[in-house]
Formats: sequence, structure tokens, C-alpha cells
Amino acid sequence: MKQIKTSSPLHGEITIPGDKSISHRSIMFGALAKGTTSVHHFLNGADCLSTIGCFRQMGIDIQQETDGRILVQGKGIHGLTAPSGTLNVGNSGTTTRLISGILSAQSFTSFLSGDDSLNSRPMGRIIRPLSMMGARIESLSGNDCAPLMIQGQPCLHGIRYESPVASAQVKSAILLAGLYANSPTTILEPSLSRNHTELMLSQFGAVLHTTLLESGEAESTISPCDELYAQDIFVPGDISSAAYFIGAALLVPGSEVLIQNVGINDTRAGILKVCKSMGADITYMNQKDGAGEPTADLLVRHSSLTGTCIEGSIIPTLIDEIPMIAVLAAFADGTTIIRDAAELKVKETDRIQTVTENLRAMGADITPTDDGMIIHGGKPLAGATIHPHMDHRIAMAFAVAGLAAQGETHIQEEQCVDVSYPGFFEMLSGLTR
Ligand SMILES: O=C(O)C1=C[C@@H](OP(=O)(O)O)[C@@H](O)[C@H](O)C1
Ligand SMILES: C=C(OP(=O)(O)O)C(=O)O
Repeated sequence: MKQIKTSSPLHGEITIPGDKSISHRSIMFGALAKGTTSVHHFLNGADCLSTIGCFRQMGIDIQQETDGRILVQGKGIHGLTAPSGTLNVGNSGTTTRLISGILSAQSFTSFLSGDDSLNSRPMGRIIRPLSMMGARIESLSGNDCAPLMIQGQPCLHGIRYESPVASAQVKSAILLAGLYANSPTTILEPSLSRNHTELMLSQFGAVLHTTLLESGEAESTISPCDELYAQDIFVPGDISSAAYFIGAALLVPGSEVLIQNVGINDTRAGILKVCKSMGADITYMNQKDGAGEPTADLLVRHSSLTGTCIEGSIIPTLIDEIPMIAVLAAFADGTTIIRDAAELKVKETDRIQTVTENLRAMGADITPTDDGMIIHGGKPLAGATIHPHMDHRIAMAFAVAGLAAQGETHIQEEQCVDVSYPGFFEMLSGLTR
């Protein structure tokens, strides 16, 4: 159990660990490329280590250098070998869904399974489109969840798929299977989800096009591919992890924190727009454009916040930050309404429920809805015992709430932060010394 007390002002400069989504993809695409891919600022979180473990089990040599870089000895798009046992995807939805696209086209059968949370998340969303491409995937539990058995098929065919959800994991699974298809593959999503796969696969040599339609939908097409080529990948700081430090600096009076080298890709940076609309004082400095993944240093100062409305196409660009945004909303003056975010129900926990349960424990006025929540902010919050239900984002968001609440907060199962942010509590306490 982690004890959090009302905080003195936070001051200092920090560098956030590497982006989780980009780290996963650097290992996967590196494994499928010819040659040695070098990954700088890789996230050594449990989820990304699951991805490394899976590719090692399929014969890929992946080593960490003394300078922290990860070297992936890629064997080409047909170079994976049959794993000797079940692939362990741990707690990681990204690993599961993206790797399924790749495994659908291999010359071997594979089995994959994760922890209890992972094995209860919906996989029908990838099983359906991948099966349309000719893949053979079976949910061994019979309920469209993992464990999965994937019987690789030598020849997949291209499809045009209209996804009911804006999900980068669904999109990426289809695009990765599309590398191996005999004709182009197109996915249409209701609005643009994070586009790291499109940017990085293009860098590795794949031919991909994305069009934003007038309707607000996004259409991505990949051409079949013979070869990918090893790259040097510079992983920016993860904006989803930076979110907790942005939140802490905004909420604790007198704070001023500089967060260096944060990825601010438009398809991920919704939280910055929302904070601005709530009255946050955040200055962008030192903006750079690294291979399509822009970064900036963010100077964040304590601010008085007001409620806002968050809905529509911005939702996929901040989906993982909603627990932190809900905490900000509870401290803000006025009402915050979050809509169109039913995807929260199928993350590591049902985050509508876990946010509601824990904000209520602290005394906040929150009403859960079918696709979001309504928060009447501005009531003083009191420290409480927080139950993250092993969800890293809940543990971190409520650690920040504890800094701004009166009295002590106790975060149970605090080790779950290692999924995306080993060292989180040490970095947080370092800013109040
Ligand atoms: O593609 C990715 O790296 C991710 C996509 C998102 O999930 P969905 O695609 O299911 O929305 C996000 O919640 C997850 O943390 C990482
Ligand atoms: C939902 C998340 O990750 P994943 O889907 O990869 O488990 C997350 O990190 O908040």
C-alpha cells in the first residue's frame, strides 16, 4: 500500500519514460524488418516487456545495451519461428491485438494468453476483421476473449473494413495482417485514432495512405509488402504518463514543473486541449518534429480550473487520460461532462466504474453514465483508501488526487503502475523535495 499526503508545491524538471504505444511498435516492426533496429528511450514497463518476451519466443534476438538502447535483430517479414509454448501477453491489450494481426499470417500455429484482466477483454473486434481476411482465430474460452489459438494462413486477402470503434489496436492488427495480404487492405474508422502504426510502418518501408474524410472518418490503406527495413527509433516521452505530472502541477498550489521531450502527436494530445479549455497554464517549449512524431517540453504551472465538456472525435486522442482528467474535473469549479467514451469499459478495468468508485470514496460528486461520467467539481476532497483493481492508470491518477486532497490517501496494489511506469512514485516524490 502506498501512502500519499497533501503535498507542498512541486518544482523541478523531469523526463518521462518512453511512449508505451511507440515502444511496442518498435519491437514488433523491428522484429519483422531486415537488419538491426536500434530503439532509444524504450519504455521498460511490464507491457512492453511482454511484447519483447513474445518476439524472443519466436526466435528474435532482442538485447538491451548498457546505454539503455534496445537492439532488435530483425529477420524479415517471414522470419519468425514457431514459439515452443503459449505466448504470454501479460496485461497488455496492445501486445495481444497487434501481434494477432502478425500471427494470422505466419506458417505456424500459436497460442496466446494473458492475466485475468487481459483474458476478459474483447477480442471479437479483431477476430471478426482478421477472419474476413482469411485468418483462423479461435477464442479458446468461447467468449471472444483470450486465450486465443491462431492458425497462421499463408495467404490472406485484402479487405475494406468499417470499424465500429475508433481503436488503434483494431486498426493496427488489420494493417499488420495487410502487410501479408494479396491485395491492398483498407480500414475505415469513425474518427482518427492514434496513428503511430501508420507513421512508423511507413518509416520501415511499408506503403500506407491515410485520408481524413469530410464526415470526420479516417481511412487507412496498406499495400502488400515484401520487406521492411531496420530503423533507428527515438521514442518520445509518453504523454499518457506525463498526464499525471501535468495533473499534479496543475492541482498543487505553488507548483511549477518542466516536463521534457513529451510526444505531442495530435492523435494523442487531447489532454492538452482539454486542460487548456479548463484554464490550465501550460507553455510549449522547444518543439521538434522527429520522424513524424512531434515533441515539446511542457512548462506546467498551478492553475485554477473550470469544468468542461469532452465528447466526439477528441475522445480517442485522450482515452487513457480520462481517469486523470476526471480527477482534475473533481477539483475544478463547475461541471464536467464526458461523453462518447464507452471504450473506457473495456480497458484494464471498467474505468467508468473504477473512477466513480474511487472519486466517491474521496467525497466527489460524480455520476457514471453509459458512455462517460458527469462530475460536479469544486467540493473539497478527502484522502481515502483507493482500490485500483490492478489498473495502473487508476493508481496513478488517484496518487495525484491524494496530493491535492486533505488528509492521507492509501493506494492499494501500487505495484500495478509498473505496467506503464516503473519508478512513478519515486519521480513524484522527487518533485516535492
Ligand atoms: O494502440 C495502442 O498502442 C493503444 C491504443 C488504445 O487502445 P484502443 O485501440 O483499444 O482504443 C489505448 O487505450 C492503449 O493504451 C494503447
Ligand atoms: C488501455 C491500456 O493499455 P492496453 O490496451 O495496451 O492494455 C492503457 O495503457 O491504458
